[in-house]
Amino acid sequence: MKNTLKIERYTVMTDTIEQAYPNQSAYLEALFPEYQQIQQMRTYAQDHHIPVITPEIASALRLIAQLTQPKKILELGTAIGVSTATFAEALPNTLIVSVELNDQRFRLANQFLQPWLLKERVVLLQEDIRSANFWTHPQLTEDSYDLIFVDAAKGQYLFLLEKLWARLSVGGVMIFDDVLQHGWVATLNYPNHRQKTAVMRLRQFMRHVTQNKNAHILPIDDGLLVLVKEGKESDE
Ligand SMILES: C[S@@+](CC[C@H](N)C(=O)[O-])C[C@H]1O[C@@H](n2cnc3c(N)ncnc32)[C@H](O)[C@@H]1O
Repeated sequence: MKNTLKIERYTVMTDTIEQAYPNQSAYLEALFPEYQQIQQMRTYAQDHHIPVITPEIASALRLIAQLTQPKKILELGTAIGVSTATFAEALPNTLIVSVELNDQRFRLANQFLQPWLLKERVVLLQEDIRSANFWTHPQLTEDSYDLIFVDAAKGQYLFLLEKLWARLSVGGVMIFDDVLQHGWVATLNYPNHRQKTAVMRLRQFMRHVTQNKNAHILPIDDGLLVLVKEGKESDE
């Protein structure tokens, strides 16, 4: 018999203990359900082919966020706001500044993230992170961040690291998503020549961070790289 319990904002399904699931992900999604608003955003993203973090990456981000308790987060690559909402739900007192270039995605993020925008917990900026304007934006030049999540412009990761390291507070973490790009960064089996530049840049980036930073890899999905800024380091 199916029974539903309300625990805080989560809905927990108490199915029989013998229930089988088609795979491990389905079992884990039932056991650790995401907030309803985030599930709706995921469904929209899936239906409209918008790339967003997987539930597995979301789980890792929640863990890092709750362990490090950042007061301010900078996110590059909002899309429609799945990762932004993931951080916002994990950290009820944190300010999140998130940047997106695409007009339509920026507008959708504004709609989906309304509950957090109204509480002034989330600030959305429509900017091109490759343009000089972005780097003189008051939100960036006046602030430092305790957690920076980079999920845009994969070919620019080394450039973004160099630009943003000084904006990361000591003890803070900088996280890069998709650093292994479907395994192509390891195998070089990218399907066509178009991906070669991005893959080779990611290789340079991975070599740089493993030699120069306190770097950790979580080989989940396409690879989540976590850099911890130590006290003795100078800003790049
Ligand atoms: C993988 S998606 C982000 C997904 C989002 N973090 C999530 O998991 O919900 C990458 C996003 O970065 C944005 N993007 C790519 N290049 C950009 C740039 N130069 N400036 C700002 N945003 C950019 C894309 O439009 C896209 O929506």
